[in-house]
Amino acid sequence: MSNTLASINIAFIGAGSMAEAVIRGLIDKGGVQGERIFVANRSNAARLQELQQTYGIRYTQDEAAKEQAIRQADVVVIAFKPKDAAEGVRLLRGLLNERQLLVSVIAGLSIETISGLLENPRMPVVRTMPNTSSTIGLGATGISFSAAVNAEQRQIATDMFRSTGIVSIVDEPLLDTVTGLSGSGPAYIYFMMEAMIEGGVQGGLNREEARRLTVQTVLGAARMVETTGEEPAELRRKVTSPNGTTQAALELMAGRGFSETVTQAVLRSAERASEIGAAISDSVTSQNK
Ligand SMILES: NC(=O)C1=CN([C@@H]2O[C@H](COP(=O)(O)OP(=O)(O)OC[C@H]3O[C@@H](n4cnc5c(N)ncnc54)[C@H](O)[C@@H]3O)[C@@H](O)[C@H]2O)C=CC1
Ligand SMILES: O=C(O)[C@@H]1CCC=N1
Repeated sequence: MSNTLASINIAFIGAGSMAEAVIRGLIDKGGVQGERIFVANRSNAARLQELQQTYGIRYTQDEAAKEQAIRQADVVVIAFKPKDAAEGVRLLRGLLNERQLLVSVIAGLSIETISGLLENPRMPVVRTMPNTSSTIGLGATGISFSAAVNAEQRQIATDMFRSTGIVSIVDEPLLDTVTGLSGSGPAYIYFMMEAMIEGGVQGGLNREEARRLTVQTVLGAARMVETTGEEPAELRRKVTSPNGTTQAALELMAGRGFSETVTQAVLRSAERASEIGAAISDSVTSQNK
């Protein structure tokens, strides 16, 4: 395997929203040429054509040429849904070799299950949990490596996801927690934004104005935490005048279990990742019997 992100060939299997988010980061920020990226999808040729037109990636409708492209890739990224994972990884069994790197973005799917499906414990596997903000280079990705991943491959995988945002290298069991926090996290913020916009509308603002104010408020709040380095709790206190408007709002939120709900949501998502992983593993075990 060559040693820089810009000089390797990457194959994506599964051409959904997560694959596109990473591809866009690689091209816009990682210096990867579109022609070094091959994309395969189970169906929907129109989707592959759209990705080719937007990013200049390669694809083919020919099964033998597809297999050849996967065999020749330095890095193969699996980006299909957990329900398709067992079948999808099994199909790669005869195509991968140990000089390649397999990168998974699939929630819950463990390195052990992947190695088992490939029937090759020596296959270098990187399990990751990115998020959709990778699309604009503001992703947050958790990464862990199988024992077979060498130093150069670690660097390549880290560089791949650094080109889409920040990277946090964690022990594999913690990837479920990363899933609960930053993998699913954008949805929590969007949920909050939906509710804030609704509050603005119910208070008399038109929806467009409520949306504009909400977006800037969320952007500004995140940037304040990032640029001042202050704790969110401290910044919250600075907004909250004694017996003022914010205090009234926060008391209502606290009374309805806001903090506890959000904390439990993170943990529930993590637990769900673990359940999804266990279901894939169980289905593989029962099929092998
Ligand atoms: N959407 C998100 O926010 C995040 C998703 N993920 C993970 O990314 C993975 C993909 O999610 P999305 O992109 O949202 O899914 P998606 O449903 O948009 O895309 C998956 C694509 O894979 C294709 N596919 C399925 N089996 C295949 C096979 N054997 N060979 C080739 N193509 C195959 C499907 O036809 C589909 O086009 C999931 O496993 C999810 O856990 C991870 C982090 C965040
Ligand atoms: O909802 C899901 O299962 C995926 C994984 C993290 C974000 N979306």
